[in-house]
Amino acid sequence: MFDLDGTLIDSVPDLTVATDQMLVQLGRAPAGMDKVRNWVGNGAPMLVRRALADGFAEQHISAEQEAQALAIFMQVYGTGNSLTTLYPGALETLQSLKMLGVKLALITNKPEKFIPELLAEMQIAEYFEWVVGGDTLPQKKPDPAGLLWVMQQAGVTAEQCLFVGDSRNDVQAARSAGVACIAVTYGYNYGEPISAENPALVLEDLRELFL
Ligand SMILES: O=C(O)COP(=O)(O)O
Ligand SMILES: [Mg+2]
Repeated sequence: MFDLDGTLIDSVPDLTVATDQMLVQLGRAPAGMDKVRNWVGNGAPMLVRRALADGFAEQHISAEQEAQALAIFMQVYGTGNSLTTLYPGALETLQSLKMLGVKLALITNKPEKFIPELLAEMQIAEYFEWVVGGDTLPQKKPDPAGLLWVMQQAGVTAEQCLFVGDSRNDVQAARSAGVACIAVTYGYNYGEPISAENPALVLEDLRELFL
């Protein structure tokens, strides 16, 4: 089971465009990529909330402002993924796993509606038998629901699975599901080293899976 943003794809450039356009349309200063990278991880509504609050500080943003901002973000982000790229080794890793007969699932906090086009553009849609978005189920990561749903669909136990992700949400979701988590160092863990979450294994490159 794979996470998407920060693990297989570097989506922060396009997420930044959508966040900054949202902020500018609301008369605010653009945030830029360094800030947005640290706001990714809990889905689009949380990214927008963090951008409006400019970080994790408690600030009062009305539900109405938040809904308006989210609508702008969703509209702009839906216009394309032209700046999004696969990380080095991501495609090779999926290809190798598929050749080995390993069944693959994608479990992301990204809203479901953006996933099919993005996977098609990155040419990785064919690798995933199951895809769970951030709003596919009532709970998103760090809740283990997505992992448990995939395991049930695939008819496998936790010991037969691995989860590969970049954020503490991934490590926590895997831990709660009883699944070993492999974490990559290059993703977006709120600017913190992922090793602090004690995943089973830490990789700098997905291809290390085959060493
Ligand atoms: O959309 C997000 O906030 C993060 O998505 P991810 O779960 O694929 O990393
Ligand atoms: Mg991620």
